[in-house]
Amino acid sequence: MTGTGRDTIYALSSGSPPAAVAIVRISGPAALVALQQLTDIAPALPRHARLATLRHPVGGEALDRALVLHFTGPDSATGEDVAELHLHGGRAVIASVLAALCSIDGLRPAEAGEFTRRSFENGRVDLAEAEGLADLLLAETESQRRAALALAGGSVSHLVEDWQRRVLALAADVEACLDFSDEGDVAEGLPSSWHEELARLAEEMGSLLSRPAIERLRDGLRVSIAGPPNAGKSSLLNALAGREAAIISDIAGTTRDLIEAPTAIGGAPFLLIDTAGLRDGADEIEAIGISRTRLSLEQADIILWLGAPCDCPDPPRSIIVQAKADLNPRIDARADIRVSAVTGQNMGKLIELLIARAEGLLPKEGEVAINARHQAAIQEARSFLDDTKSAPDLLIVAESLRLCRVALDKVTGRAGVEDMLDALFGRFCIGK
Ligand SMILES: Nc1nc2c(ncn2[C@@H]2O[C@H](COP(=O)(O)OP(=O)(O)OP(=O)(O)O)[C@@H](O)[C@H]2O)c(=O)[nH]1
Ligand SMILES: [K+]
Ligand SMILES: [Mg+2]
Repeated sequence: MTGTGRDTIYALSSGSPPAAVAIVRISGPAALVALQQLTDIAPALPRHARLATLRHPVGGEALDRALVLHFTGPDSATGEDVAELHLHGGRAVIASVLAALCSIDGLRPAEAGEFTRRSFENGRVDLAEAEGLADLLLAETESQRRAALALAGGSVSHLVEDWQRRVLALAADVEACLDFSDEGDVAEGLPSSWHEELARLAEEMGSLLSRPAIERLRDGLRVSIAGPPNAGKSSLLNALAGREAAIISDIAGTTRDLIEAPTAIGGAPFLLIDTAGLRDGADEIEAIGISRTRLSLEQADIILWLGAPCDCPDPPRSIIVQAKADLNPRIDARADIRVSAVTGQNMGKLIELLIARAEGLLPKEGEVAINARHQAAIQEARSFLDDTKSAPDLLIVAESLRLCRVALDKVTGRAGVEDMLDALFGRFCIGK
């Protein structure tokens, strides 16, 4: 048992009832006592599931027949003693068991993310891994799930720990030099291999920083569908999104606001954006819509351009689409693709083009992907490495390397992250 002297918390950790099974988790110093008070069977080995009748600890009334198991700290998810009750997943069953737990001394309902917060505080997961868990719970596409699982499994943490070790080794060399030199002169003492290793580290950090951030997987790639009025933009959005997200009509100027449809295509996340048709002489409201279209074009990762190829606002970012192919037999050689939202002609090819573009803009499968918070910390760490180059003496070099490690510590949560802990753990639901 871990005698942390803190509250024991409990919560429904599975999804909303009714369901076949509901899992209630209890974590803290009183978890095993609570389990003992609820069940009528002798304590068993940790990690061994048993069937038990759960009874109210005061009235003795039978509440459910449940599978129960426990884990002893620190070898548990939270690092504390943990008990799990696998109940029948009906609302009344869950409510009666939660009420019974509430009647036990030292137990209270958990707050959002509190189980994971305890894992972090007890060193079971570091901050980057906890962020990965948060992402995993919210993952909606295959690519999000993969990136979150890698982060939760320590992909970023391991990389950063490797850098930490190497920066520490460089610092040790500097310390050794300082011990042997009176002057602290940078020019003497440090071998070229030291400088090479420093350059290699800076380069490794730089190449990770140049890759797309994990948020792109969460927010989706922004695809603006633009062109003149009545080009068939809203029809194309609906065909790609697979639902009637935007109003379609034969009246030019139907769409005025931006219409966003988050859509997973080929396991990759896209934010499809329908826009007001671009034209001169629009009325006041449509003109506002058109200015929103222009803003959306600036922010787009990919533009599906349904206008004349020569009017395309940014060809490198664009896929030039000749729409309404069923009506228009004339093939424009400057278009990347001819499609019909009505007959479905070439829609599969358009999807392939989108997926191909996405590959260059999203973290790749198996690639270590970092989030914006990691980017900021690694950026800072690298700038301290750069500082060593212009450092006037070895004491400053040693200090820059120390600051570099402090910056890297932020990734795994060993330093300077107090302000973001509440924000992170608040992203979890109750029971996680
Ligand atoms: N035959 C055919 N008609 C289409 C196709 N795509 C769109 N249309 C028709 O073209 C008209 C305009 O389509 P919308 O999708 O509203 O065009 P839009 O570009 O969104 O128009 P605004 O929002 O007004 O700028 C509608 O009557 C659609 O039914 C297509 O692929 N084939
Ligand atoms: K229209
Ligand atoms: Mg429209």
